[in-house]
Amino acid sequence: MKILVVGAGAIGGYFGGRLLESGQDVTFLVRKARAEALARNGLQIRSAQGDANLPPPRTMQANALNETFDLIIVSCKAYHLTQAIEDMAPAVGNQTAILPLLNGMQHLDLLDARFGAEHVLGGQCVIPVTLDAEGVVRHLGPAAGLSFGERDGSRSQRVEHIAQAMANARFDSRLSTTILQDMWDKWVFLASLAGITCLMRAPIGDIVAAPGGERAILDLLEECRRVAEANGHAPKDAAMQRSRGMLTDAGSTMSASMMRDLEQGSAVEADHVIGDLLTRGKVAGLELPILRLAYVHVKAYEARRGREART
Ligand SMILES: NC(=O)C1=CN([C@@H]2O[C@H](COP(=O)(O)OP(=O)(O)OC[C@H]3O[C@@H](n4cnc5c(N)ncnc54)[C@H](OP(=O)(O)O)[C@@H]3O)[C@@H](O)[C@H]2O)C=CC1
Ligand SMILES: CC(C)(CO)C(=O)C(=O)O
Repeated sequence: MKILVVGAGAIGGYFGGRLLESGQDVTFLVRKARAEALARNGLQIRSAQGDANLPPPRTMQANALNETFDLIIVSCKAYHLTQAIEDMAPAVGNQTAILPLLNGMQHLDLLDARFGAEHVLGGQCVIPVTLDAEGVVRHLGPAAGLSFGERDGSRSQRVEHIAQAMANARFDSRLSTTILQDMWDKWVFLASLAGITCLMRAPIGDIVAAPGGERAILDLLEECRRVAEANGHAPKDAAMQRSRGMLTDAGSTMSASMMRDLEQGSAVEADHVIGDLLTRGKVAGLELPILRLAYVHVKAYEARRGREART
């Protein structure tokens, strides 16, 4: 199976690197600086599940892309997706399956509109990972999993092939027949985690240690759950129980990738992860005070970041 990974950042570098390590035919669609770094240093992963020092992988830049792929894994940030879609377009042939691993849901609409819904699978991943200043992919915790599937829940030949291709890679992969619900479950969890850790500028354990901290986390989680419910994707009790457990774990150092981005002054997916959920809740007539505050917070950060960059 010919696989193209769009972006070799934290998510693309990790999952693409692990697929490459397992012997799969992987090419990375990258921009100039990342192409040069990969050619110079290879693809390096640091992880408690085993480091990988891979020789320079095959990379392509948009201007040279003139072949199609069986599977395209999309792993850019939401605010780069419009350009990434144009850059990857030559790689999409009649039989190409596109597997996005972005957080949130809105990206499905953009991909559907450009390539047709029949090309676009559902997908989500749970892994804390970052690309450091040296271009090394750093896996920050034990979780490393992804699930994917047809959005209508069918077990098509193409998803069975993808499952086979991922079977020997060093991450947990799961062919899901409920991928849209998986994505919503992940979004409810992530928007709560991102919202509260960005608002409080602290990982979960420190928020739990603060008076009223646990209450604030659970109230935000409940707001996010109600949005999912109003949109026909209420998380099951087991999913909510898991989320509550992780989000109220005393001593936990867990934070969202959005908080890491915010703390290092990088761009954040404010509209995609928080704003879109808020909008879908508002359309359903819900009152969402904490989610609204989280959105104001990350948008104010964006405004300040933009202003400081201009001066
Ligand atoms: N990091 C995490 O722990 C998790 C992240 N996610 C989600 O995964 C998605 C990706 O996040 P993450 O990997 O952290 O982000 P990163 O910023 O680490 O990586 C994104 C990469 O995409 C590249 N890129 C952007 N546009 C293009 C383009 N047109 N062509 C080629 N490459 C491009 C960027 O390259 P360049 O260097 O050139 O800008 C960058 O290296 C997000 O939606 C995030 O929310 C989900 C679960 C966990
Ligand atoms: C759930 C979590 C924390 C890890 O997958 C995540 O998605 C993120 O940090 O963006």
